[in-house]
Amino acid sequence: MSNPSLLILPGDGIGPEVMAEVRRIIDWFGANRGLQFDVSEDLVGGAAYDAHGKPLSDETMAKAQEVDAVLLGAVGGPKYDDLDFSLKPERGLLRLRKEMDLYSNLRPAQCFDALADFSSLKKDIVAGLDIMIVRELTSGVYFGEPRGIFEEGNERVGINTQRYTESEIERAARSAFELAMRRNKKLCSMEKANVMESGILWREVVNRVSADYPEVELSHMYADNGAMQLVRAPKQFDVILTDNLFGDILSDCAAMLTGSLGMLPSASLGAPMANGRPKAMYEPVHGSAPDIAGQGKANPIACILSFAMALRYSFDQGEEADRLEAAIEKVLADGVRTGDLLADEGVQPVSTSEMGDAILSALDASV
Ligand SMILES: NC(=O)c1ccc[n+]([C@@H]2O[C@H](COP(=O)([O-])OP(=O)(O)OC[C@H]3O[C@@H](n4cnc5c(N)ncnc54)[C@H](O)[C@@H]3O)[C@@H](O)[C@H]2O)c1
Ligand SMILES: CC(C)[C@H](C(=O)O)[C@@H](O)C(=O)O
Ligand SMILES: [Mg+2]
Repeated sequence: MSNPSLLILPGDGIGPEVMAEVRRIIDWFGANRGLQFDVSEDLVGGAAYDAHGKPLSDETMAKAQEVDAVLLGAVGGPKYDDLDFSLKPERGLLRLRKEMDLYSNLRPAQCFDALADFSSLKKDIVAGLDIMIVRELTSGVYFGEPRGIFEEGNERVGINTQRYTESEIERAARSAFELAMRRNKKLCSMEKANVMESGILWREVVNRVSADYPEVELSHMYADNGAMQLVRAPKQFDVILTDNLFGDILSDCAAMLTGSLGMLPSASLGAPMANGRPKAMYEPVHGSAPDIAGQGKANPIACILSFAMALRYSFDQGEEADRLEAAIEKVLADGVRTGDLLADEGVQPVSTSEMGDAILSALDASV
């Protein structure tokens, strides 16, 4: 049987820096755990624009459709701010999500014990936190038509459309209920049914789907209250289900509960392929961090944890994913910190590759 295939798209800014550490981790699993992958690498975002004049070539898109999983670093940067909208780096990422039909975006927020003190919230509010945000990723206001900037009278109007079909809501809801069944069987759905028709439909469909999951305790919350509750008492949640735009915002909010945006991984999953594996792309939640790019300061943990999610959700290697997560936990417990995880300016942070070194040593010690 051939090895599972991985397409690596490092992207822009700190994307290539954090992905270099992931490649070392992948090699470690090959050398030490017999997990061999056929790895290929390609361009996305500004890097692809520089090479081909577009943020994702058709060839790269076709490759992404064929592999078992895509790992993406990050896209974007000030260099590309003035490009036409259709050529912006972010369009490359959105095309991958849309054309691979990755409708279920899993964004876990876990607070490692060693970082509980570091959160901007009080320790007892975040210690032990373990929540999962399921963000619908291929529809809603990100993709709804009509959209654009139009002339209207003597001024221009910018239009985006929030649009959800019942089946789009249903498939995202099912994936959230399935996850809740494997966790603590609690699901909170967030929308704004008080002001948006799409929110009313969302709530109705989620209620309907819940009949198939009687063991899951379902609640609904307006998304603005959800943002407040995430900061007030985040441990009340287990799985949160929400739409594309609210999910974007709520997951950045959840990131800070864990200490840093540099800690938060994600999995974007679609329907099963012929081999039974879901279509999948794994990426950190953070962006290309232009303010620290090229300085060896980036925290690679979000990207490495995204590979752990790939082990778990694409390759059925839950134990190896646990091993990798435990290695990261050990390194953090030992006090190894990149700059984003340091409140005290007197302490010397480690570089991106030194964090990689520490995680590899912890992996060595685990076998
Ligand atoms: N998935 C993606 O590729 C993605 C996600 C978000 C933003 N972006 C793009 O990235 C660019 C910058 O966006 P932004 O500044 O709003 O968000 P960002 O996530 O790039 O950065 C926000 C802040 O968090 C810090 N940060 C982020 N990741 C870090 C890490 N791994 N280690 C240490 N610090 C980290 C940055 O230094 C910055 O101060 C924009 O072009 C945006 O569109 C891309
Ligand atoms: C870069 C951008 C297109 C993206 C989004 O808005 O979905 C990012 O913020 C994310 O959270 O993955
Ligand atoms: Mg975002």
